[in-house]
Amino acid sequence: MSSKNQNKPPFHHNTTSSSTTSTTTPSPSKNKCIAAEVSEEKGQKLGFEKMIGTPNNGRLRLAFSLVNGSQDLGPDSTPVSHAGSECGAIEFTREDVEALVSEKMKSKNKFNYKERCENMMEYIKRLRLCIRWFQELEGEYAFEQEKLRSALELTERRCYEMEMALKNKDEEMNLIILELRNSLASLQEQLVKEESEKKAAMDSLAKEKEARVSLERSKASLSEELDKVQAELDSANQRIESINDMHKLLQEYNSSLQIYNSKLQTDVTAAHETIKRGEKERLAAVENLHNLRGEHKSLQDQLTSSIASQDGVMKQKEALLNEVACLRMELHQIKDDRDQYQQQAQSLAVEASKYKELATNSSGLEEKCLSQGNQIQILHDQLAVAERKLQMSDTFALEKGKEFEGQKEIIKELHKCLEDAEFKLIEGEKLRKKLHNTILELKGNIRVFCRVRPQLADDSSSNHGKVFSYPTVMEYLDRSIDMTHNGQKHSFIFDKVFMPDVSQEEVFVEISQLVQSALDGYKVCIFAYGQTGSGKTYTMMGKPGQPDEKGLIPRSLEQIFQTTQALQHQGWRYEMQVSMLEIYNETIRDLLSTNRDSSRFENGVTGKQYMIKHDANGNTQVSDLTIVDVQSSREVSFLLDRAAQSRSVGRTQMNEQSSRSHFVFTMRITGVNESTEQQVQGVLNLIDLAGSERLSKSGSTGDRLKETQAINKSLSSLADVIFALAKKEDHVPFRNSKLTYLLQPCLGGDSKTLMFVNLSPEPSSASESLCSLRFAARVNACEIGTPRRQLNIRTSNSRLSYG
Ligand SMILES: Nc1ncnc2c1ncn2[C@@H]1O[C@H](COP(=O)(O)OP(=O)(O)OP(=O)(O)O)[C@@H](O)[C@H]1O
Repeated sequence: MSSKNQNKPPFHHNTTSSSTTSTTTPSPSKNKCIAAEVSEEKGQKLGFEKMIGTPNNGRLRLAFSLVNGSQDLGPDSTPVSHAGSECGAIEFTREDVEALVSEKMKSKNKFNYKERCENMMEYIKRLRLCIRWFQELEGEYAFEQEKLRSALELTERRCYEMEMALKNKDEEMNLIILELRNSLASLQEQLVKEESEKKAAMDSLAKEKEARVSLERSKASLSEELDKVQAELDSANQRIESINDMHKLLQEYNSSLQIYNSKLQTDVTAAHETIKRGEKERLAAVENLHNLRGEHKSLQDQLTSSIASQDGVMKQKEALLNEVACLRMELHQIKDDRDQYQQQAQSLAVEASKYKELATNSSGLEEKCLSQGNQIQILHDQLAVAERKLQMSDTFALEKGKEFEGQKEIIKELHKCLEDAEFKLIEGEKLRKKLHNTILELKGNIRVFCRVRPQLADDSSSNHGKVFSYPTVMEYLDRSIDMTHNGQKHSFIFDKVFMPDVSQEEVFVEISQLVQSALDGYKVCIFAYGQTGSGKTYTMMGKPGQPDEKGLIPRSLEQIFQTTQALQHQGWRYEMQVSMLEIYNETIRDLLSTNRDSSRFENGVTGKQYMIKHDANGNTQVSDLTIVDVQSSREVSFLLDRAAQSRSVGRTQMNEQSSRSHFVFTMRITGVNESTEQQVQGVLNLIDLAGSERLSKSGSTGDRLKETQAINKSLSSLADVIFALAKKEDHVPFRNSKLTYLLQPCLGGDSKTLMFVNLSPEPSSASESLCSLRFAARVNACEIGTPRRQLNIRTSNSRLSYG
């Protein structure tokens, strides 16, 4: 088997090989490709070459991934230049492409297979050229779109930043304006208050001034009066002095009069004495009376006149006394007047000092008014500055607004460009899909990827030496694997060989197009085959708790949900349903059943039967199986976790956590395009098979032995089915196991199927690895039918089917 394969390059590889194609004996199905390569080698100038120019065969191999376009669609891919490309300066018009796609094979002689084959090869070659051209074009579009998208993002970011800055500025300005307005309002209030205060102060000042003037006037009049009074006082004082003088004089006169009066009194007394003496004398004189009578009479006269003069003096004295009393009264009054005037003068002086104080106070008020005026002036200045600032910010905002409008226009233009590019991309994508599917239809086989896991820390180190090597011949680079066992070298070629250091992401890139096909309405089946511990579960599910190492299933789901989101703007609406089951000891178990224990019981005794049914449309259904509608990859991840917990695992000599069952994840995708009324129905089956192992190696006993036997039986049934298909036998034993019966539409029908053959690098596993490689090589050589897209079909039964 291996030697046969070594000599026979697989019919599905798309590269040109002058050395191998000329010496090989191609199988009927592979003949087509090889013949085309040979004809290209020989440089036959065909009509098509004339049309498109001679292709550049600089690249000797073209991996499956390149055919399905995955590696050119990476986000970091650079634009494809026509100058250095494999298509040279060839341009295809839509008509060319459509003509190419709808071209019918013409042959003079129907039974001239050689000619038909050559025609076919030539046609394939043209298709390849066309695809390459489309891939390049697509790369350009993708690059252009990326560029536009990043420019748009940049501009949007800038705009957003500018908008934010403007908004911030605006807010700042608004805050400043608000503050200024508040301060203006408070200032205005203060101003009004100050002005009213100033007015009141002015009024009071004016009043005070008036009062001062009137006071000054009254003061002046009072001063005049005072002067007058003073003058009067002076004159009164003078008069008082003169009166006092007169009073003194009068007093002196009075005292002199009193002296005179006393003198007169003494005189009277002396006269009386004299009278007495005269009497005596009269007696004496009676004798001398006569004599004396005369004398007496004269004395009497003299006395009467003295009395009369005394009366006059007395009267004069009384008059003088009256006059003194009058003068005294007058003096008293003058004194009162003077006191009054003095009091008046004092009060006037007090008032004057008060006025003086008021005058000094009014100057303080004036100073206050002046300072307030200054403050008002400062506030006015501040207000003017704030208004100027406001004006400036308004003009700045206006400018920014204009700039913003400009940016908006640019964004609009960019949007238009992006729309154009997207339209072109969609058109290109449609054509790409068509061409890709045409190629796959032409190939019509099951593809095989081989993956070798790295050496693990706990791998047995007893058997040293390298089991696998990877030839570096350009033609088979990344596609061939050599295995040395018992000193013998075995070579295998697959669609892709992943070396141990290849990451999960790199593996996914290679299958992403296949996953995409499920969204396009194809049935897709990817399964992992290999011995226990070779990395099947790692490849399909990844390492739990290590997001970087997540496997194909979670990555496929993420891609599906991302793509459905992206396709929404093209009018596509998708609905997804998932189911997860395991086939354990030839019984189906529902991994999403909420009542798993009872389901096990029912399954074993009475309850759910999980019958597999295929309908006329090639759809498979499992009765009683839990089907969950899902809308996000997170939901599916949750379900996957649930299923992983329910899955039957056990410890074997080969693997700590060995899967003891086949795990089948199924997602049914129904898409409806609201604008085109198109409907697609795709199915994605992702299967982690139980490990193939020899009973002797597994060291199984009891239940584990039963498990191992069941696993081996179903895997050998799978091999039987594939070999029967490869030999195109009439009877294919699909019904020999639950696994093959479930996968019947994928293996023998119209689905796109990919098998991963996982290998362990340990020398101790070499014979198991050789078995796996041989099985994979037979699968690779097997033709299982033509993939068919389920388009425009509306089924009333919406239950999930397996393909
Ligand atoms: N490519 C890889 N890189 C790193 N570790 C890997 C790789 N492949 C497998 N492993 C590790 O090898 C061990 C066995 O892998 P895994 O359980 O996936 O094997 P399996 O084929 O599913 O086994 P079984 O059939 O018994 O379930 C795991 O610990 C896994 O993490």
